[in-house]
Amino acid sequence: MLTKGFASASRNLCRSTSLAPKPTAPGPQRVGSSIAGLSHLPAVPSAANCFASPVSRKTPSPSLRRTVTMASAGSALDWGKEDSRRMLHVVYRVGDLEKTIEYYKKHFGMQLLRMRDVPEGKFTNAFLGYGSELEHCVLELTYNYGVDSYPLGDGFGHFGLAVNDVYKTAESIQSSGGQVPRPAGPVKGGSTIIAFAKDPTGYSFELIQREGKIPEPFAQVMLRVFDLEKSIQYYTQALGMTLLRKRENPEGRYTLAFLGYGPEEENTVFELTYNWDRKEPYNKGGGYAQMAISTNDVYKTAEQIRAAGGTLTKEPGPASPNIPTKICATTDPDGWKIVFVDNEDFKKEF
Ligand SMILES: C[C@@H](O)C(=O)SC[C@H](NC(=O)CC[C@H](N)C(=O)O)C(=O)NCC(=O)O
Ligand SMILES: [Zn+2]
Repeated sequence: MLTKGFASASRNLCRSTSLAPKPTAPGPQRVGSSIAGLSHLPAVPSAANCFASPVSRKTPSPSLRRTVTMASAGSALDWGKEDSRRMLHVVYRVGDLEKTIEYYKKHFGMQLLRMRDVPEGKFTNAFLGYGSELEHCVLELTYNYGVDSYPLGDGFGHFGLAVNDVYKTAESIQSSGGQVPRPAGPVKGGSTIIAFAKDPTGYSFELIQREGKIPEPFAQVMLRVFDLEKSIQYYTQALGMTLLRKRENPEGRYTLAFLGYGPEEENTVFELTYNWDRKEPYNKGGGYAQMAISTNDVYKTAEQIRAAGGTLTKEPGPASPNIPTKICATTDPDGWKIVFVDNEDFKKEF
């Protein structure tokens, strides 16, 4: 059951400036170590009215479709380019499910899409986002009975939400009781307008300014990685993603790599962050769990992961004896989990 809690289309309330991707300069690399206008303004403005409405997603740009049709059948490594892949949902654990649901509806303009209680597993899931799960990547919150907090570690970065006016959104969140520890303004060393909000469990939500229509407000999942080149290799070769852009920030001494299955403006993407001076692997904490990605064939997807030298943490097949949905699962070089879900089986959940 959809709850209203969602504003109508936002309108472009201010100009956005986006980071011009910097040319790939040779920043220090690890060597040998393995490496959202409102069609109407509310009687009472709220942050929820700063987020784009669920707009029908644009079909993949012709160039992307052409690339997909031109991909050869080829080896196992080419399967990802022929497959029908998109980010389905990101899974993470929260300490107070009701409080978090209300927070996301009020401050982030999300809709509660569905809930699932699993008493035998002693947990409840809630799915929130900006439109149907058949068109949008959504957030799958997990509440484990009796667990009210989680160590978030230093490896998880943030969830990114695209909005037309970061200043207005941040102000609305703050004035209605939300937390905005990093106020709106240009990113340090860049020009994109951002802000950071915090949710009740402590997860960071980056507000990212974008101009015009926002077909996918859930813009990114930022994870920190220890060896960027090794991660890029894995996300492209084993997971079949496209490296959309890289950005060096010499002032902050970090490099970002954006990877996904379609243009950033229309798809949720991974933002992998490489801190040049990091000396040890990150602590992944106990909050963030995994990203689920669609596939037409978990067996061929598993083969691609193997062919790229990746590891399978769950062999392809039914999720469990009493859950027929076919999945396979893997971890990236830092141990971040990814699960692939059969497209047809996924649609049967609705
Ligand atoms: C492009 C946008 O989506 C970003 O997330 S860039 C934000 C920027 N990132 C970093 O500084 C990454 C390196 C950092 N050491 C880390 O590990 O998080 C950021 O957070 N800037 C802070 C600011 O106040 O501008
Ligand atoms: Zn980000």
